[in-house]
Amino acid sequence: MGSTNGYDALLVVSFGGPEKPEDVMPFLENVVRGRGVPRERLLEVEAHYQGFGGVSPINQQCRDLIAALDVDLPVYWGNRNWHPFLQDTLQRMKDDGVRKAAAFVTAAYSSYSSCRQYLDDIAQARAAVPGAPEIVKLRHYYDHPGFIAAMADHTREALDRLPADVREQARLVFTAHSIPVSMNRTAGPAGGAYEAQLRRAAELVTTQVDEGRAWDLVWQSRSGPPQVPWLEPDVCDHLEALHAEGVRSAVLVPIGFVSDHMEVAYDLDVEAAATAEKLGMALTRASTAGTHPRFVSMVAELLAEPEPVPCAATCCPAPVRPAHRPGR
Ligand SMILES: CC1=C(CCC(=O)O)c2cc3nc(cc4[nH]c(cc5[nH]c(cc1n2)c(C)c5CCC(=O)O)c(CCC(=O)O)c4C)C(CCC(=O)O)=C3C
Ligand SMILES: [Fe+2]
Repeated sequence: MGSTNGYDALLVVSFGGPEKPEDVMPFLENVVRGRGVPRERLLEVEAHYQGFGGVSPINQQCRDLIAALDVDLPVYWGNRNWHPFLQDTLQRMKDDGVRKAAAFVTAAYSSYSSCRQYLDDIAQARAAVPGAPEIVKLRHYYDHPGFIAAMADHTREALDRLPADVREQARLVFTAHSIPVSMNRTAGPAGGAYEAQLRRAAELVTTQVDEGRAWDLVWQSRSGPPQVPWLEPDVCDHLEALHAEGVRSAVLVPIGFVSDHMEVAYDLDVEAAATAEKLGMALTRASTAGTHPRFVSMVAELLAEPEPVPCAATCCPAPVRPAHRPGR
């Protein structure tokens, strides 16, 4: 074993998702523990998962990505919220004699939810496994040419699926998971990095697809208590607003995600598609990076880069949660 930088394994770190109906509630409870997500929201999301047979697509998408990788290192996989859990994977890595691994996280942007929380989860899992390998998180890749090329290809394909008579005027509507406004304010070393990085990625993709075409960045999958402000507008409200302005066609580009997991399959392909249908708008949805060959080769390129400088401890801090109110 061994490679540039002394990595002796690659660890793919992901969100995790249920794979049978009985997994759904325990998975959701892992995701929202201590986060103040209202019970009604949780039950709503449970219904989305049960509507798909209790199976999130995300785990299979991780397996597919891992199968597609062409790297000279053993590849391991550990999740934040469901099996295979990070802690179990780190134990296995330790037992296999791994000393230092690079971590590829399936989230491209800076924010507590998309970066720091994964770092914290890795640290927690390592603390529970004495002698666990050192883990070096690979850098953010939202503007990496491999990620951008994959998204540009998929955006072109989605444009081509629109009826020819509305293709020319179609708006590119980039979407990402909404986060609390306060979480965006503290994202990255100088704040605002989540939104700024998404805007940069959307701009790079648009330039490759069709420089000068109109595009927007909007948000999806809002969670959390209703009194907490999250990034807006929501994608469905935005489709309504575009329609009111006379826009009759759009391509949804889920630039905020790296695979077509549940937020994409439900919030875009079911909810946003129904909104477009009701409005009489032509709408297609670009695939996420998934196993696009340029995205897959990007992972090997990141592994070969000099070891990244770790994020400062003050970067993307954990949000201050409302105090727990007994009886709720
Ligand atoms: C920024 C971001 C990403 C992108 C970066 C990344 O990819 O990591 C992301 C991805 C994902 N989010 C996912 C699922 C969920 N997220 C939830 C809740 C939340 N997400 C948040 C943020 C993000 N989430 C936040 C601030 C919350 C509120 C609770 C909290 O403060 O933590 C909930 C609770 C129920 C609800 O939606 O209310 C679920 C079930 C899945 C798996 C999908 C599948 O199963 O296929 C994936 C990939
Ligand atoms: Fe989420």
